[in-house]
Amino acid sequence: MDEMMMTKQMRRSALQRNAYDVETVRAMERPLLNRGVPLMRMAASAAAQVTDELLDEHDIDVADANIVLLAGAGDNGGDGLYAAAQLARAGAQVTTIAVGESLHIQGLLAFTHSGGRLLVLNPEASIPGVSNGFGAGEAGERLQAAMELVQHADVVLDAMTGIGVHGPLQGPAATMAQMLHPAGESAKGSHTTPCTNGEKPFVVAIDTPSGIGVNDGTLPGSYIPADVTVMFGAMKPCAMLPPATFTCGRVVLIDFGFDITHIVPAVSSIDNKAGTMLRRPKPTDSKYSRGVVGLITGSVKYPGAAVLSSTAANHCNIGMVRYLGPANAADMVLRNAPEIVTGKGRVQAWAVGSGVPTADALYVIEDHTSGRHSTHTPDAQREAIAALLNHYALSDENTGESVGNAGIAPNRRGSDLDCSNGPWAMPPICVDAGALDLLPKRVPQHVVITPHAGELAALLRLHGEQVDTSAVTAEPWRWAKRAHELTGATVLLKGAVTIIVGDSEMAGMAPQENDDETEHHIVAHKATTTYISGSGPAWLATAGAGDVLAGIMAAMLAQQNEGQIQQHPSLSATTAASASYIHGYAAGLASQSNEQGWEPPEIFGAKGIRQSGENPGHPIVAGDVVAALPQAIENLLGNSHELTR
Ligand SMILES: NC(=O)C1=CN([C@@H]2O[C@H](COP(=O)(O)OP(=O)(O)OC[C@H]3O[C@@H](n4cnc5c(N)ncnc54)[C@H](O)[C@@H]3O)[C@@H](O)[C@H]2O)[C@@H](O)CC1
Ligand SMILES: [K+]
Repeated sequence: MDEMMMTKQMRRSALQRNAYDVETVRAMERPLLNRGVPLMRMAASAAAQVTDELLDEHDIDVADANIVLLAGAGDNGGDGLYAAAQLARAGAQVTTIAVGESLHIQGLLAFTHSGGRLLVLNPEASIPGVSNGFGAGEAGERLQAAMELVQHADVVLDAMTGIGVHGPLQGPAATMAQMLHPAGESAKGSHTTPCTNGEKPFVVAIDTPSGIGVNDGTLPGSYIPADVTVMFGAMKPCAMLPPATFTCGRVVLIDFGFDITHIVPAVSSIDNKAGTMLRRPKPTDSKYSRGVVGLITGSVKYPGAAVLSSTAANHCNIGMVRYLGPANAADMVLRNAPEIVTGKGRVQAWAVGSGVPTADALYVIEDHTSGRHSTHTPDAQREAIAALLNHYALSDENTGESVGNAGIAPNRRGSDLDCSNGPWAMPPICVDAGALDLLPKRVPQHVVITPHAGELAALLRLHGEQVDTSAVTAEPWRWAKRAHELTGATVLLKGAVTIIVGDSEMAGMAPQENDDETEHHIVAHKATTTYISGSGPAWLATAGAGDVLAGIMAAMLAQQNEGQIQQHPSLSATTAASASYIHGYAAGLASQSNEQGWEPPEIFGAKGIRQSGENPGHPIVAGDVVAALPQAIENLLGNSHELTR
């Protein structure tokens, strides 16, 4: 491959993997705009082309198409007006519904010159060339007319708000969003089978679906889920983070040529980088040097979790698994995998807690079975886990002065970190399910916690946050970051799109004395790193899948070079994200499905990279994911650039 090709491919891959916050996107746009690059025209032309292709795919000739543009007052509306003008010139019937108080002037001129029609909804609007000012009665009639137009449209172009949105949609924009997408309809899937028979038009979002939290991936109010989002310049966090990512539909990214070198993304996907975290065995390796995993998982009540976590670790490219647990679970483990060793010994990574009841659950079990009031009986698994986790507890002293409330780990670049003993010398550990309430108050980043939303909410409550499961589901990134900040642990919040928050390479780089405030802020701001992983199909939502993930996690942690994870601030997050990716990827193989919780965007104009969810596949159980691990590892090791399934 020549160097130019390589660069092009690497750039595409970077654009498909990284999202940048709004402030960064605006900063990347600036030099291009200063040079007079016509970004808006480029954006609009691409959006029109994508719309044309969408119509074509559904056998609708653009000349026969009914198109409605919902246009806001900002530049997002400007993009929409130019795109609508292009579609009108191609023969489509296009009506612009203006939802704001004004419209982008040049865009409006282009649109009216191309023969498009205009309907203004806002009585306060002041738009040149249109009679302004009307009463409440007429406003109602206009809204009714807008509704009818939308209902009979083949395509709605949503250009009400883009990266300039603030808070929940207000006014006519909110009303239009509610009409198109009444509250309560689930975002994902509501447009998977779009129809043009008058019930529901296709929605093409311009830059972002209007109403979503562009920087944080939340859904603060009404919004319009899109079939296709034509995103400009670079992905924004909303294209990757749940729940907003589910509203974007297919994302087509227009590469404006932003200089993305040295720009720190807000969110990244691990994708094909996961393969690089797998350790290829060497001829000189022994079972010990390939990594040994220790597991304190499963319980008398849930012995199956012991089997799933241990077989998963066992199949995930390491030298040996040690299992510690009750006799009935250990028997089952050995029956399933005779090579697993029961009993203590040196390990390179741990997984604890999967299939271990929490303190609350123990209480309930005891109450239920005895029929009397009783306090919970101490459980041997929990005691063993608590004893192990105590070794990871950071005292104020080894947390370091620099930690403060910012959650920044101590400086590990200098000599001030002694890795020869204490929590920093402990092997990396995955803390799952029933072990989460045993987590010490503050731990190093090589402790990886793997809660689902409910478990994360419970953990946060132990740290004094008033938060429930639905709050975590509504703002998963915020709460994953908060849990990392409070505990110091690398946080993997499970979901169709899993969020991983850990230290970044810049964590602990205390600003020098001569640093100004801005630099100080940048260092603090970039102290964490966020990955998402959504490689799995929905079939993966099945009992025991979490136990399998814990086993894979421990195996991935165990096969990194010993001591590296403690030394390199961002390695825990990268390893954790890789484990999640492999978990989902194996589930895709097992179910023969190429559907994924999150897919990288298509790059506009790049051939042959269009993703598709054409193989829905079949149901699986957790053991099927374990069975698919060797094949997944072969594929990922062999081909860490272009993945195929
Ligand atoms: N900066 C540039 O040169 C480029 C910008 N582009 C487009 O410009 C967009 C950004 O434009 P703007 O900065 O003008 O911002 P937007 O057009 O995204 O949003 C601002 C408009 O939305 C309204 N608004 C904001 N919050 C609202 C709410 N909660 N409810 C109802 N209305 C609300 C504001 O009143 C304003 O009219 C991008 O998303 C992209 O589409 C592209 O044309 C590419 C180039
Ligand atoms: K939009």
